[in-house]
Amino acid sequence: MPSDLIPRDGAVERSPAVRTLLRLWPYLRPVRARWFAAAVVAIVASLTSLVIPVVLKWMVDGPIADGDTAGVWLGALWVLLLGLAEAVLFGLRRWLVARPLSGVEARMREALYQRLQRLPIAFHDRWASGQLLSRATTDLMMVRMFLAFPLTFLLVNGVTILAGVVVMLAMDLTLGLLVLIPVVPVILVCTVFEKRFSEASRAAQDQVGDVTTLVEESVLGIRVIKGFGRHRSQARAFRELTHRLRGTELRKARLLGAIMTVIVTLPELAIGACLVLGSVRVADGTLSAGTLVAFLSTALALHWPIVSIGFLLAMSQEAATATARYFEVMDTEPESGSPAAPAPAAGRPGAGAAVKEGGLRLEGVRFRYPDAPADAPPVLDGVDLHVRPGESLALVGVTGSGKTTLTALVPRLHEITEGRITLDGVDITAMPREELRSRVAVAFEDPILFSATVGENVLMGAAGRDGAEDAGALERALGVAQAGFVHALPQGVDTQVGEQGLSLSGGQRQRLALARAVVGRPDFLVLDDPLSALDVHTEAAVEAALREVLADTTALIVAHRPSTVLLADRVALLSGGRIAAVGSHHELLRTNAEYAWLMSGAALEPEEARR
Ligand SMILES: Nc1ncnc2c1ncn2[C@@H]1O[C@H](COP(=O)(O)OP(=O)(O)OP(=O)(O)O)[C@@H](O)[C@H]1O
Repeated sequence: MPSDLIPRDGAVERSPAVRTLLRLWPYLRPVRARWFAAAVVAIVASLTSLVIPVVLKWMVDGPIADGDTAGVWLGALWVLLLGLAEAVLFGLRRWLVARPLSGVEARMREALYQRLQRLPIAFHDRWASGQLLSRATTDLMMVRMFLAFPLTFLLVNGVTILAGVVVMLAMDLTLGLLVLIPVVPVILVCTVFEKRFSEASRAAQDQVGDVTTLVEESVLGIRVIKGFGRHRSQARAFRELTHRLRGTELRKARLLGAIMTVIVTLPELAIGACLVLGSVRVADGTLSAGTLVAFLSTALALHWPIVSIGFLLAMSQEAATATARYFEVMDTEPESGSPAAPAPAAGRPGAGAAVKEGGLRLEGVRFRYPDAPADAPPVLDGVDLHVRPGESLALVGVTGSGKTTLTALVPRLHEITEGRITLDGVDITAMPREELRSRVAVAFEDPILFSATVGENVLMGAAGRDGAEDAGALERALGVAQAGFVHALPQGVDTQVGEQGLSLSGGQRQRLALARAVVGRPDFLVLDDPLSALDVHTEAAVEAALREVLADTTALIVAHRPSTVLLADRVALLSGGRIAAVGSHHELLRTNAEYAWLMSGAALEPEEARR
């Protein structure tokens, strides 16, 4: 998803950088003592550098004018000691904040990860993964750097500049006022710069997200890219994105260059004017040479604190953008864990009252994807379906009829728009999500395995068990899913699979995903065509084992192949957003033309051929 399509969720209306950055306070709070201590140490270190010109003044007007060699050595020793003290104090500042601030970054990253886990599927459907990845990596790094440098040094430099100005005004009022002249134009330029740099910074960080998305997609889809020889067009697309990012970074550099020119040039001109005026006054005898040396040394000591303000403001602006991007995700409402009692709705059958019948029941279920166009019809439009306790019901329908969508509604991966779904008579919205998901197990057509061992992947479906119980459950689940092949893997069930481990075939992965679904002996099993990659014989063996081991489980199985349908107790046909027919496979073949057309391959099945 290109950055111009990043969901903005209303939270993104631009707020001033300072207000955005203030939102970091809850994360900084636990380490505030260390941070303030470090800031104080840095201020002391910076002020130490301002004492050096005072020593110089004393040396020029005293020992140097008097030809006192011992005094010159003493002055030089003081300058050396002050320089050393400054270096040690800056080192101490770094030591004080390094560990706590990496802790802040880690905590923010952890909070983001937790939030991502709790955000609804609809959120993940809308957001490109690269945009989320860049928030978890680059943006948080920028925030940490802001807390470590700009936040401290804007304070330190501010105090240093203020102290330096007071010292210079005290040394000589005229020269002090002369050196202050550039302050007004510099502030004006900074204000204009802030807005323009902020826009460029937002664009750059969003474009980093786009680049991350493209890299991720290319890595995941490398087989398709190679298979279709698309590497050149992918490289072109990547080049375009990186050029766009480069252009934005150059725009940032130009803006920063312009501000730096102003910030460096104006004070230099003012110092030059002070040098000329000061020299004339020394020649006139109205100013001591020592005062002029001290004044200019102080002005030069302030050079870096002033010049660095440009960088610090730029880094702060980038951090404000990063913070805003972070909170776009953090401000999104997560799924609530606790049940939301269903409001009884007029005209809804049985609404509000517990249904006595068991099993899985869908009543008047309507569903429209939140991001679907306003004029698009709902995917499901009044689905009524009852899967009796212990029954396995196959759900068939043409491609795109909404079968996957329907299966996702049962564990509340999406929220229904209207109607209700009950498990053993209890509305699923009246159950805590955790309980719902422990009662309903799901296996999807595209089986995802995590970078973990075979055993860990399967036992993900059996939260709360441990030890010997696990081993037994694992073996039983692998048996049901006909996944005995795992014992032939190099380390058996301890073999690493997923992205960082052994690559398995599609059918092998499907069987492990099925084992994961059944390992917790769920009351309800929702299978979205989970056997599509298996040969017919393995599929039959899996179904037979499923029937035997999970006799009490109520199962809803999306099926495409006649072989799968034949093994279910009953079949439901999903058509036009509704259940068009329910019955046995043979009944529907006889009575429903759409079903007969869908299952036309069934005529080739041996059993059908015999009829
Ligand atoms: N996240 C989404 N946002 C918007 N529309 C979606 C989303 N996911 C699916 N759809 C649309 O919903 C409709 C039903 O899709 P669904 O995946 O449920 O069909 P299906 O019957 O399972 O198809 P298949 O048999 O090909 O797996 C399709 O028109 C699809 O484009």
